[in-house]
Amino acid sequence: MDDATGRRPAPAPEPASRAAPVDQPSLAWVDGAIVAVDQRALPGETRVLRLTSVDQLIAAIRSLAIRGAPAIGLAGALGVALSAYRHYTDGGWDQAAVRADAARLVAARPTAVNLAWAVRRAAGRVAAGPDAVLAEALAMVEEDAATGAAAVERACELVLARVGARPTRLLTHCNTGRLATAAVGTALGVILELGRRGLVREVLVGETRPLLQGARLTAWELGQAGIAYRVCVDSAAPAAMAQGLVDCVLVGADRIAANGDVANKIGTYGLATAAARHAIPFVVVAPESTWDRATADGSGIVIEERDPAEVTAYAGVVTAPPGAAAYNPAFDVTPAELITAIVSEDRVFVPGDARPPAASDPADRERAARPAVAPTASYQRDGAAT
Ligand SMILES: CSC[C@H]1O[C@H](OP(=O)(O)O)[C@H](O)[C@@H]1O
Repeated sequence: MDDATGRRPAPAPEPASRAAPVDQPSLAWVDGAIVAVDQRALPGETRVLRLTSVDQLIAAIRSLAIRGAPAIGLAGALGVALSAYRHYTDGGWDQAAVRADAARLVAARPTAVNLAWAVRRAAGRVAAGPDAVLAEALAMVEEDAATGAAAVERACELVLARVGARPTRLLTHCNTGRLATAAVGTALGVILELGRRGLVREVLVGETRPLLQGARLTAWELGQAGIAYRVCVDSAAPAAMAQGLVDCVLVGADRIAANGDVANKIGTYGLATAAARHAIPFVVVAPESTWDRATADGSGIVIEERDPAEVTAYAGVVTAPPGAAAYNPAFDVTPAELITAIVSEDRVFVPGDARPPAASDPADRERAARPAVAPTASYQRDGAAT
C-alpha cells in the first residue's frame, strides 16, 4: 500500500533480533524502542525483535510477528510514541508527520478494532509531546493487564455456572493467551485460570490454519502451564463436539459489532454453528476495547484478506499446484444468536437478553461518530489490505 503521500514506502530495514527467555513479555518499551516476541518463530525459538521505526512495526504487525487484537492495539499505540520521538527535534515538532504515521498504523490490519482505537487514543496526546504519547500508550498496557484479569475472573464464573464446577473439556481456536495481549490473555487466560484451579480435564486446540496460531502458540502456552491438551485439525472440531468431547467452547474476538456479532479468526463461525447444533456453550472473551458500537452489525466489519500463498504453502513448502488460487480471509463473523455469552471486564452480554450496552466511554463516543467501514477488504500482493 502506498503511504499517505502516494509513494510506496521503502522496505523497512530488518529489526534487530535476539534470543529471549520463555516468559518474555509479548510487548515492551525499552530504551526508546518496542521490544516484542516474534510470534512467527514460536514454538521452536523464543526470539524478540527490537523495533525502532514505524515501518518496522507495520511490517511486524502485517506479518503477524506481533499478533492478537489487544497486542496489535498496544503495539500501535507504542508505534505512535516511536513516531512522536522520531519527529520531535530541537528544531521543531512535526505533529502532522506523527498523525500520518498513526494513519498508516491503523491501516496495517483492518479487522481488529483495538488497533484503530489504541492508535487514535495515543495520537490524541500528540499535541502534548512525545512523553505524553508514550505515557498514554504505557497506560493502555497497564489497563490491558488489569481488564484482562477482570474478564478472566468473570468468564470463569460463567463457565463453571454453565458446565458445573468439575474438570471440564474445553475447545479453543487460534491463540488468545499472553502472547496476544499485554499479560493475561482472553479466552486462553480463562482456560489457564481454570487449569490453575484443577478444573480442566482436557483442552482441544484447533490448529488454526493457515498460520497455525493454535498448534504453535496455544499448545506452547498450555504446555508451559502443564495443562492437558490435544491439537486437532480445524475440521475435526465439529466431530469432537458430536463425540461428546467438548463441554464448552472458548474463543476471543477481533471486533464485536453493536448487536453482538463477533469477528474472530476464520473458522470461528463454523465452531459456533456446530456448538449450537450440539447445545454446547459458546463463550467469547474480549476486553471492552474490542466492542465497536459504531458498527451496527457484522455486515459492517472489514474482513482482512491475506496472501493466498499462506494457504498454498507452509514454512516454504508449496502444498498446492503452482499458480493455484486461494481464498484466505483472516476472519469470519459469528452472528450474535449463535453466541451463548460475550464476557468482558465490565459485563456478561447475552445476545437476545438485552439491548446492546450503550456507549459508555469517550472511545465509544468517538467511534459512534465515525461512519461504518466498508464491509470487505480486498487483498493486494504486497500484503496490504485496501
Ligand atoms: C486475544 S487475540 C484476539 C484474536 O486475534 C487473533 O487474530 P490474529 O492471530 O490474526 O491476530 C484471533 O482472531 C484471536 O481470537
